Amino acid sequence: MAAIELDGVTKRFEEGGRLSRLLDSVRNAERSDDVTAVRNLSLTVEEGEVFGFLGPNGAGKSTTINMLLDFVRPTEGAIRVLGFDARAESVDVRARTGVLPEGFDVYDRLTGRQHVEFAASSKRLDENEAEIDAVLERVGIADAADRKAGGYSKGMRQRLALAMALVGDPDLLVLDEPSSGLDPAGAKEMRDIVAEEAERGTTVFFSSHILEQVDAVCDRVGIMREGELVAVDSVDSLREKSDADATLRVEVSGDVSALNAEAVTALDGVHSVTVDDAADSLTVSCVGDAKMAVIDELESQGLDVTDFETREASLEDLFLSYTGHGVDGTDETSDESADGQEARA
Ligand SMILES: Nc1ncnc2c1ncn2[C@@H]1O[C@H](COP(=O)(O)OP(=O)(O)OP(=O)(O)O)[C@@H](O)[C@H]1O
Repeated sequence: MAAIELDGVTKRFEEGGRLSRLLDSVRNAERSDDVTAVRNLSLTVEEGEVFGFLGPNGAGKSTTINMLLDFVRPTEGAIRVLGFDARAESVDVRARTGVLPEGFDVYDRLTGRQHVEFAASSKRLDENEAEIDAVLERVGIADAADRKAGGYSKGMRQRLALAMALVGDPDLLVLDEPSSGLDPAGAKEMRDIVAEEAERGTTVFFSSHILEQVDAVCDRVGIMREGELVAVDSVDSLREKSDADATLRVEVSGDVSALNAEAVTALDGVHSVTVDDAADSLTVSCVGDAKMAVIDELESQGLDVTDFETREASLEDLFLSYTGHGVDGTDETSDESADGQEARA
Protein backbone atom coordinates (compact mmCIF):
# COMPACT_ATOMS: atom_id res chain seq x y z
CA MET A 1 0.00 0.00 0.00
CA ALA A 2 1.26 3.48 -0.83
CA ALA A 3 1.46 5.87 2.14
CA ILE A 4 0.44 8.90 0.09
CA GLU A 5 -1.32 8.99 -3.27
CA LEU A 6 -2.26 12.21 -5.00
CA ASP A 7 -4.08 11.87 -8.28
CA GLY A 8 -4.59 14.93 -10.48
CA VAL A 9 -4.88 17.28 -7.52
CA THR A 10 -5.53 20.96 -8.10
CA LYS A 11 -6.18 23.63 -5.50
CA ARG A 12 -7.48 27.02 -6.53
CA PHE A 13 -7.99 29.68 -3.89
CA GLU A 14 -10.88 31.74 -5.09
CA GLU A 15 -10.87 35.43 -4.28
CA GLY A 16 -13.89 37.70 -4.08
CA GLY A 17 -17.37 37.16 -2.62
CA ARG A 18 -20.11 34.95 -3.98
CA LEU A 19 -21.94 37.88 -5.63
CA SER A 20 -18.84 39.10 -7.45
CA ARG A 21 -18.15 35.53 -8.63
CA LEU A 22 -21.74 35.22 -9.88
CA LEU A 23 -21.48 38.50 -11.77
CA ASP A 24 -18.18 37.44 -13.28
CA SER A 25 -19.62 34.14 -14.43
CA VAL A 26 -22.65 35.93 -15.97
CA ARG A 27 -20.27 38.30 -17.76
CA ASN A 28 -18.08 35.34 -18.67
CA ALA A 29 -15.19 37.30 -17.21
CA GLU A 30 -11.90 35.63 -16.29
CA ARG A 31 -11.05 35.72 -12.60
CA SER A 32 -7.47 36.84 -12.67
CA ASP A 33 -7.25 37.21 -8.90
CA ASP A 34 -7.73 33.47 -8.20
CA VAL A 35 -4.58 31.71 -7.09
CA THR A 36 -3.85 28.21 -8.34
CA ALA A 37 -1.61 27.03 -5.51
CA VAL A 38 -1.32 23.43 -6.79
CA ARG A 39 -1.96 22.30 -10.36
CA ASN A 40 -2.72 18.73 -11.46
CA LEU A 41 -0.38 17.11 -8.96
CA SER A 42 0.02 13.34 -9.15
CA LEU A 43 2.50 11.75 -6.78
CA THR A 44 2.91 8.47 -4.91
CA VAL A 45 5.02 8.08 -1.76
CA GLU A 46 5.61 4.46 -0.75
CA GLU A 47 5.31 3.17 2.79
CA GLY A 48 8.58 3.56 4.71
CA GLU A 49 9.94 6.10 2.27
CA VAL A 50 11.55 9.37 3.35
CA PHE A 51 10.33 11.89 0.82
CA GLY A 52 11.57 15.48 0.59
CA PHE A 53 9.12 17.98 -0.84
CA LEU A 54 11.01 20.93 -2.19
CA GLY A 55 10.32 24.23 -3.83
CA PRO A 56 10.84 27.94 -3.41
CA ASN A 57 8.47 30.09 -1.36
CA GLY A 58 4.93 29.98 -2.67
CA ALA A 59 5.48 26.81 -4.76
CA GLY A 60 2.52 25.00 -3.16
CA LYS A 61 4.21 22.80 -0.55
CA SER A 62 2.14 23.83 2.49
CA THR A 63 -1.08 23.76 0.49
CA THR A 64 -0.31 20.16 -0.52
CA ILE A 65 0.44 19.19 3.07
CA ASN A 66 -2.76 20.86 4.24
CA MET A 67 -4.72 18.86 1.68
CA LEU A 68 -3.20 15.58 2.94
CA LEU A 69 -4.61 16.42 6.37
CA ASP A 70 -7.93 17.81 5.10
CA PHE A 71 -7.18 21.28 6.47
CA VAL A 72 -7.64 22.47 2.89
CA ARG A 73 -9.92 20.77 0.35
CA PRO A 74 -8.72 20.18 -3.21
CA THR A 75 -10.66 21.83 -6.02
CA GLU A 76 -10.08 18.73 -8.17
CA GLY A 77 -8.47 15.33 -7.81
CA ALA A 78 -8.26 12.53 -5.25
CA ILE A 79 -6.00 12.02 -2.24
CA ARG A 80 -5.41 8.87 -0.21
CA VAL A 81 -3.23 8.81 2.89
CA LEU A 82 -2.29 5.50 4.59
CA GLY A 83 -5.00 3.87 2.54
CA PHE A 84 -7.73 6.27 3.73
CA ASP A 85 -9.60 8.85 1.72
CA ALA A 86 -8.04 12.12 2.93
CA ARG A 87 -11.37 13.88 2.91
CA ALA A 88 -13.96 11.29 3.99
CA GLU A 89 -11.66 9.51 6.47
CA SER A 90 -9.57 12.41 7.76
CA VAL A 91 -10.07 11.32 11.39
CA ASP A 92 -8.34 8.01 10.62
CA VAL A 93 -5.55 9.82 8.77
CA ARG A 94 -4.91 12.28 11.59
CA ALA A 95 -4.94 9.57 14.27
CA ARG A 96 -2.04 7.82 12.50
CA THR A 97 -0.11 10.89 11.39
CA GLY A 98 2.30 13.09 13.33
CA VAL A 99 2.37 16.64 12.02
CA LEU A 100 4.83 19.44 12.54
CA PRO A 101 3.01 22.37 10.98
CA GLU A 102 4.70 25.36 9.41
CA GLY A 103 4.84 28.37 11.71
CA PHE A 104 3.85 26.35 14.79
CA ASP A 105 3.78 28.41 17.97
CA VAL A 106 3.47 27.33 21.56
CA TYR A 107 0.86 28.09 24.20
CA ASP A 108 2.93 30.34 26.43
CA ARG A 109 1.35 29.25 29.70
CA LEU A 110 1.52 25.50 29.17
CA THR A 111 4.64 23.50 29.96
CA GLY A 112 6.43 21.39 27.37
CA ARG A 113 5.02 18.26 28.95
CA GLN A 114 1.47 19.63 28.84
CA HIS A 115 1.90 20.30 25.12
CA VAL A 116 2.85 16.69 24.47
CA GLU A 117 0.01 15.43 26.70
CA PHE A 118 -2.37 17.65 24.77
CA ALA A 119 -1.10 16.24 21.45
CA ALA A 120 -1.54 12.70 22.79
CA SER A 121 -5.08 13.31 24.03
CA SER A 122 -6.15 15.04 20.83
CA LYS A 123 -5.14 11.86 19.00
CA ARG A 124 -7.05 9.90 21.65
CA LEU A 125 -3.82 8.18 22.70
CA ASP A 126 -3.43 6.76 26.15
CA GLU A 127 0.25 7.59 26.64
CA ASN A 128 1.59 7.17 30.16
CA GLU A 129 4.06 9.52 31.82
CA ALA A 130 7.08 7.40 30.88
CA GLU A 131 6.10 7.49 27.20
CA ILE A 132 5.66 11.26 27.30
CA ASP A 133 9.05 11.60 29.02
CA ALA A 134 10.67 9.37 26.41
CA VAL A 135 9.45 11.60 23.58
CA LEU A 136 10.67 14.75 25.36
CA GLU A 137 14.00 13.04 25.90
CA ARG A 138 14.30 12.09 22.24
CA VAL A 139 13.97 15.67 21.06
CA GLY A 140 16.37 16.93 23.74
CA ILE A 141 14.08 19.06 25.91
CA ALA A 142 13.47 16.68 28.85
CA ASP A 143 15.27 19.07 31.21
CA ALA A 144 12.86 21.87 30.32
CA ALA A 145 9.73 19.66 30.28
CA ASP A 146 8.13 21.31 33.29
CA ARG A 147 8.92 24.88 32.34
CA LYS A 148 6.34 27.08 30.64
CA ALA A 149 6.87 26.95 26.88
CA GLY A 150 6.51 30.75 26.66
CA GLY A 151 10.10 30.93 27.94
CA TYR A 152 11.45 28.46 25.35
CA SER A 153 13.91 29.57 22.67
CA LYS A 154 12.92 29.27 19.00
CA GLY A 155 14.88 26.03 18.66
CA MET A 156 13.27 24.55 21.78
CA ARG A 157 9.83 25.44 20.43
CA GLN A 158 10.65 23.61 17.21
CA ARG A 159 11.83 20.57 19.18
CA LEU A 160 8.62 20.67 21.19
CA ALA A 161 6.61 20.74 17.95
CA LEU A 162 8.54 17.67 16.84
CA ALA A 163 7.80 15.91 20.15
CA MET A 164 4.09 16.60 19.59
CA ALA A 165 4.38 15.06 16.12
CA LEU A 166 6.26 11.99 17.36
CA VAL A 167 4.01 11.07 20.27
CA GLY A 168 2.22 7.77 19.77
CA ASP A 169 4.65 6.47 17.10
CA PRO A 170 2.73 7.63 14.04
CA ASP A 171 2.82 5.63 10.79
CA LEU A 172 3.35 8.85 8.85
CA LEU A 173 5.30 11.93 9.85
CA VAL A 174 4.51 15.13 7.99
CA LEU A 175 7.02 17.86 8.69
CA ASP A 176 6.57 21.31 7.18
CA GLU A 177 9.91 23.15 7.16
CA PRO A 178 11.09 21.25 10.27
CA SER A 179 14.49 22.92 10.47
CA SER A 180 13.27 26.51 10.53
CA GLY A 181 14.57 28.23 13.65
CA LEU A 182 17.14 25.55 14.35
CA ASP A 183 20.88 26.19 14.47
CA PRO A 184 23.13 23.82 12.45
CA ALA A 185 23.44 21.39 15.39
CA GLY A 186 19.66 21.42 15.87
CA ALA A 187 19.10 20.87 12.14
CA LYS A 188 21.44 17.88 12.30
CA GLU A 189 19.55 16.44 15.30
CA MET A 190 16.34 16.88 13.34
CA ARG A 191 17.85 14.91 10.45
CA ASP A 192 19.01 12.19 12.87
CA ILE A 193 15.51 11.86 14.31
CA VAL A 194 14.07 11.61 10.79
CA ALA A 195 16.62 8.88 10.00
CA GLU A 196 15.69 7.01 13.22
CA GLU A 197 12.00 7.24 12.35
CA ALA A 198 12.73 5.87 8.89
CA GLU A 199 14.58 2.95 10.51
CA ARG A 200 11.41 2.16 12.45
CA GLY A 201 9.52 2.00 9.19
CA THR A 202 7.72 5.34 9.53
CA THR A 203 6.98 7.13 6.27
CA VAL A 204 8.34 10.67 6.42
CA PHE A 205 7.12 13.44 4.14
CA PHE A 206 8.83 16.71 4.71
CA SER A 207 8.97 20.01 3.01
CA SER A 208 11.85 22.40 2.76
CA HIS A 209 13.08 25.06 0.42
CA ILE A 210 16.67 23.95 1.05
CA LEU A 211 17.79 20.94 -0.95
CA GLU A 212 20.86 20.45 1.23
CA GLN A 213 18.66 19.73 4.24
CA VAL A 214 16.78 16.93 2.58
CA ASP A 215 19.68 15.48 0.60
CA ALA A 216 21.19 13.64 3.57
CA VAL A 217 18.03 11.81 4.65
CA CYS A 218 15.67 11.47 1.71
CA ASP A 219 15.20 8.46 -0.52
CA ARG A 220 13.56 10.69 -3.12
CA VAL A 221 12.66 14.32 -3.53
CA GLY A 222 9.90 16.05 -5.45
CA ILE A 223 10.47 19.60 -6.62
CA MET A 224 7.54 21.98 -6.93
CA ARG A 225 7.56 25.13 -8.97
CA GLU A 226 4.60 27.49 -9.18
CA GLY A 227 2.16 24.78 -8.12
CA GLU A 228 3.49 22.10 -10.46
CA LEU A 229 5.69 19.12 -9.77
CA VAL A 230 8.70 19.66 -12.03
CA ALA A 231 10.85 16.69 -10.94
CA VAL A 232 10.66 13.56 -8.76
CA ASP A 233 13.66 11.32 -8.20
CA SER A 234 16.63 10.61 -5.94
CA VAL A 235 18.99 13.56 -5.57
CA ASP A 236 21.70 11.62 -7.46
CA SER A 237 19.43 10.96 -10.43
CA LEU A 238 18.22 14.54 -10.44
CA ARG A 239 21.83 15.63 -10.56
CA GLU A 240 22.49 13.37 -13.55
CA LYS A 241 19.41 14.60 -15.41
CA SER A 242 19.80 18.27 -14.61
CA ASP A 243 21.36 20.78 -16.94
CA ALA A 244 23.23 22.39 -14.03
CA ASP A 245 26.89 22.56 -14.99
CA ALA A 246 29.72 20.55 -13.57
CA THR A 247 33.22 22.01 -13.77
CA LEU A 248 35.98 19.90 -15.25
CA ARG A 249 39.60 20.96 -14.76
CA VAL A 250 42.01 19.09 -17.00
CA GLU A 251 45.82 19.14 -16.91
CA VAL A 252 47.57 18.24 -20.14
CA SER A 253 51.06 17.79 -21.46
CA GLY A 254 51.73 19.12 -24.94
CA ASP A 255 51.11 22.54 -26.39
CA VAL A 256 47.84 23.64 -24.81
CA SER A 257 47.96 26.97 -26.69
CA ALA A 258 47.47 24.99 -29.93
CA LEU A 259 44.16 23.62 -28.65
CA ASN A 260 41.16 24.06 -30.91
CA ALA A 261 38.89 25.28 -28.09
CA GLU A 262 36.00 25.83 -30.48
CA ALA A 263 35.87 22.10 -31.23
CA VAL A 264 35.57 21.41 -27.50
CA THR A 265 32.89 24.08 -27.01
CA ALA A 266 30.97 22.59 -29.94
CA LEU A 267 30.54 19.26 -28.09
CA ASP A 268 27.07 18.46 -26.82
CA GLY A 269 26.56 19.74 -23.26
CA VAL A 270 29.70 21.91 -23.15
CA HIS A 271 29.08 25.55 -22.32
CA SER A 272 32.47 27.15 -21.93
CA VAL A 273 36.16 26.41 -22.14
CA THR A 274 38.92 28.48 -20.52
CA VAL A 275 42.52 27.72 -21.38
CA ASP A 276 45.31 28.49 -18.92
CA ASP A 277 48.58 28.37 -20.95
CA ALA A 278 50.77 29.03 -17.92
CA ALA A 279 49.40 26.06 -15.99
CA ASP A 280 49.02 23.73 -19.02
CA SER A 281 45.42 23.26 -18.03
CA LEU A 282 41.92 24.05 -19.12
CA THR A 283 38.63 24.45 -17.31
CA VAL A 284 35.43 23.25 -18.94
CA SER A 285 31.93 24.03 -17.81
CA CYS A 286 29.61 21.26 -18.98
CA VAL A 287 26.71 18.98 -18.05
CA GLY A 288 27.76 15.93 -16.02
CA ASP A 289 27.73 13.32 -18.79
CA ALA A 290 29.74 15.42 -21.30
CA LYS A 291 32.98 14.92 -19.37
CA MET A 292 34.24 11.83 -21.19
CA ALA A 293 33.52 13.39 -24.58
CA VAL A 294 35.71 16.36 -23.56
CA ILE A 295 38.61 14.08 -22.57
CA ASP A 296 38.26 12.12 -25.86
CA GLU A 297 38.29 15.35 -27.87
CA LEU A 298 41.46 16.61 -26.15
CA GLU A 299 43.22 13.33 -26.81
CA SER A 300 42.11 13.31 -30.43
CA GLN A 301 43.72 16.74 -30.75
CA GLY A 302 47.03 15.18 -29.64
CA LEU A 303 47.02 16.45 -26.06
CA ASP A 304 47.99 14.02 -23.34
CA VAL A 305 45.64 14.26 -20.36
CA THR A 306 47.83 13.91 -17.25
CA ASP A 307 45.23 14.66 -14.60
CA PHE A 308 41.68 15.87 -14.22
CA GLU A 309 39.24 16.71 -11.47
CA THR A 310 35.55 17.45 -11.55
CA ARG A 311 33.36 19.48 -9.30
CA GLU A 312 29.75 18.33 -9.55
CA ALA A 313 27.02 20.91 -9.73
CA SER A 314 26.37 22.14 -6.21
CA LEU A 315 23.01 21.44 -4.61
CA GLU A 316 22.26 25.11 -5.01
CA ASP A 317 22.96 24.97 -8.77
CA LEU A 318 20.77 21.90 -9.01
CA PHE A 319 17.85 23.49 -7.18
CA LEU A 320 18.21 26.55 -9.36
CA SER A 321 18.19 24.50 -12.55
CA TYR A 322 14.82 22.95 -11.63
CA THR A 323 13.09 25.92 -10.06
CA GLY A 324 14.65 29.06 -11.51
CA HIS A 325 14.92 30.33 -7.93
CA GLY A 326 17.87 30.60 -5.59
CA VAL A 327 17.51 28.69 -2.33
CA ASP A 328 16.85 32.01 -0.62
CA GLY A 329 13.79 32.46 -2.84
CA THR A 330 15.29 35.15 -5.06
CA ASP A 331 14.01 35.06 -8.59
CA GLU A 332 16.81 34.53 -11.05
CA THR A 333 16.68 34.77 -14.81
CA SER A 334 18.60 32.19 -16.78
CA ASP A 335 21.23 34.83 -17.67
CA GLU A 336 21.80 35.66 -14.06
CA SER A 337 22.01 32.02 -13.12
CA ALA A 338 24.56 31.41 -15.86
CA ASP A 339 26.61 34.30 -14.50
CA GLY A 340 26.29 32.87 -11.01
CA GLN A 341 27.59 29.53 -12.17
CA GLU A 342 30.53 31.15 -13.96
CA ALA A 343 31.34 33.07 -10.83
CA ARG A 344 31.23 29.93 -8.69
CA ALA A 345 33.15 27.82 -11.19
N1 LIG B 1 -5.59 30.50 2.13
C1 LIG B 1 -5.07 31.01 1.00
N2 LIG B 1 -5.75 31.92 0.27
C2 LIG B 1 -5.26 32.40 -0.88
N3 LIG B 1 -4.05 32.05 -1.40
C3 LIG B 1 -3.33 31.15 -0.71
C4 LIG B 1 -3.79 30.58 0.53
N4 LIG B 1 -2.84 29.70 0.97
C5 LIG B 1 -1.84 29.74 0.06
N5 LIG B 1 -2.13 30.60 -0.93
C6 LIG B 1 -1.29 30.87 -2.12
O1 LIG B 1 -0.95 29.64 -2.71
C7 LIG B 1 0.39 29.66 -3.20
C8 LIG B 1 1.16 28.51 -2.61
O2 LIG B 1 1.35 28.74 -1.21
P1 LIG B 1 1.99 27.67 -0.22
O3 LIG B 1 1.91 28.25 1.16
O4 LIG B 1 1.37 26.35 -0.45
O5 LIG B 1 3.49 27.64 -0.71
P2 LIG B 1 4.79 27.00 -0.02
O6 LIG B 1 5.48 26.27 -1.11
O7 LIG B 1 4.41 26.25 1.20
O8 LIG B 1 5.61 28.29 0.36
P3 LIG B 1 6.56 28.61 1.63
O9 LIG B 1 7.88 27.92 1.36
O10 LIG B 1 6.69 30.08 1.56
O11 LIG B 1 5.86 28.11 2.84
C9 LIG B 1 0.94 31.04 -2.84
O12 LIG B 1 0.79 31.88 -3.97
C10 LIG B 1 0.05 31.49 -1.73
O13 LIG B 1 -0.04 32.90 -1.69
